[in-house]
Amino acid sequence: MRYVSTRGQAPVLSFGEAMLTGLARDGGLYVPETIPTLAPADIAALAGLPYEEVAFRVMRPFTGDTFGDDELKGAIARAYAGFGHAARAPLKQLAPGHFLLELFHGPTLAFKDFAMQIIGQLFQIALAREGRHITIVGATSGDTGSAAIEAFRGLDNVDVFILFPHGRVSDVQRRQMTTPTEANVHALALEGDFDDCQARVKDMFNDFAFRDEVGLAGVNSINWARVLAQVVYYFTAAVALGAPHRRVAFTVPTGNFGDIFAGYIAQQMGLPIETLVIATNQNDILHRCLTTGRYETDGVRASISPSMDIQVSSNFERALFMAYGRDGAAVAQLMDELKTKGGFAVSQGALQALRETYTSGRCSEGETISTIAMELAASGELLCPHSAVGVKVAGEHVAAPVPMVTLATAHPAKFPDAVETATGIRPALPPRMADLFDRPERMTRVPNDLQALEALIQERRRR
Ligand SMILES: Cc1ncc(COP(=O)(O)O)c(C=O)c1O
Ligand SMILES: N[C@@H](CCOP(=O)(O)O)C(=O)O
Repeated sequence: MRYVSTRGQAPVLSFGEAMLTGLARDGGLYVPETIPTLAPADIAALAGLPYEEVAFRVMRPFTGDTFGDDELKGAIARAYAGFGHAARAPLKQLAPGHFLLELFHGPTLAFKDFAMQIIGQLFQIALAREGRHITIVGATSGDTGSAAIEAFRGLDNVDVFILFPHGRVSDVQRRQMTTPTEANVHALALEGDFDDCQARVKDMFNDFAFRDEVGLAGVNSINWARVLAQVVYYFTAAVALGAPHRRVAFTVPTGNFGDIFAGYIAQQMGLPIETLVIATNQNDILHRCLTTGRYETDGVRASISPSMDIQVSSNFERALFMAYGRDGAAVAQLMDELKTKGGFAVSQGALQALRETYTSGRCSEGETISTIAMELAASGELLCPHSAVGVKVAGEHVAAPVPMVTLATAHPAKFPDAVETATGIRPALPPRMADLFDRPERMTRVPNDLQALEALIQERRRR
């Protein structure tokens, strides 16, 4: 199994190399050269298996010879042992034909734990083998950062620097990042929005001298291993609802496009996914793009679903690569236009290809609040604002007899203000986090300036 860059100019890598490399050296994102498939009988055989066994069978074809079977199985077992639900990703029925996939039972209460916990394990195996020290720099709108810190805190051979937009994450999200006491954890509050954080991380990857000096690694969904681990729950959910004998649709609250792209990979592997619905908040660039064919940035607007406050949606590049028939030069040109002109037009052929896989919808701030309130009354489910965006948009796309699964991406207690506004209920954090607001915070305010950030990382990292 080999991995190629979406911009066509970077070295072809193995799974292990792609995982530790993060962003390709031509600025692109790594994708598998070919997507392995599972036969219908193999998919049917997943029914009733523990989540960990499904994870092994789905991920194994992608990992090549980087890890032995026992190594991979051990990493998967350790990754999910700390989850607060035996099913790991339980499926609940909201209404006839509409199901909720709860992805918030991991240690930091968001879907990011599904991938971050496993790549934490895989990084440790690979780094111990190679005797290497790395510097992880990640960008977060709230959830990736806390999940990454949880997965890598306290490790001797890893320093973790997380850039988050100052004042634009929830108090719970911020405290999850600023209260860990381990010396290898650095929470950096940047003057700017998430797009600025992500752009600076990519700038660091494109500064080869810095990248090589600090041993830069990425755990955002630019890292293929992140996407791969997220493919698994599409299989567990669809099989529970009757796949491969029955088609299933998914609605995904979408920002950086990693989660929904994992659904596309599941579909290409043979899972009968009818459609993948992109659900956006008021930062609706992806919905506008699917509707008009133009990808046009117009500034991030802070919302009550802050983790989705994104305009430069990193993994959309992977979707474009597929829609353009794996034409790296075409993708490189679009990404150049995005950088220099703030937008680009998708060709008719590529737009048609995107529309064959994805549909889309948008949820306003008011609709997010009313959906949280209505869903509590209708099914008793207390949604976080991101999951509410998904449920609202899914409601417009449920088409019997195909069941719709909406991904519930975070626990409502991470966003208590929005949930309380909608329902009058202030959801409590689980007991293990009950003292989160009593713990001292440790963070550094940083400017949106590449040189200043690089200097700080060079100074703080442990060699
Ligand atoms: C709670 C939550 N929901 C949805 C999303 C969007 O997911 P993605 O960026 O993979 O599209 C994020 C951030 O990634 C998130 O943290
Ligand atoms: N919503 C994310 C944004 C980063 O996404 P990633 O999947 O690329 O790590 C967050 O919570 O940080």
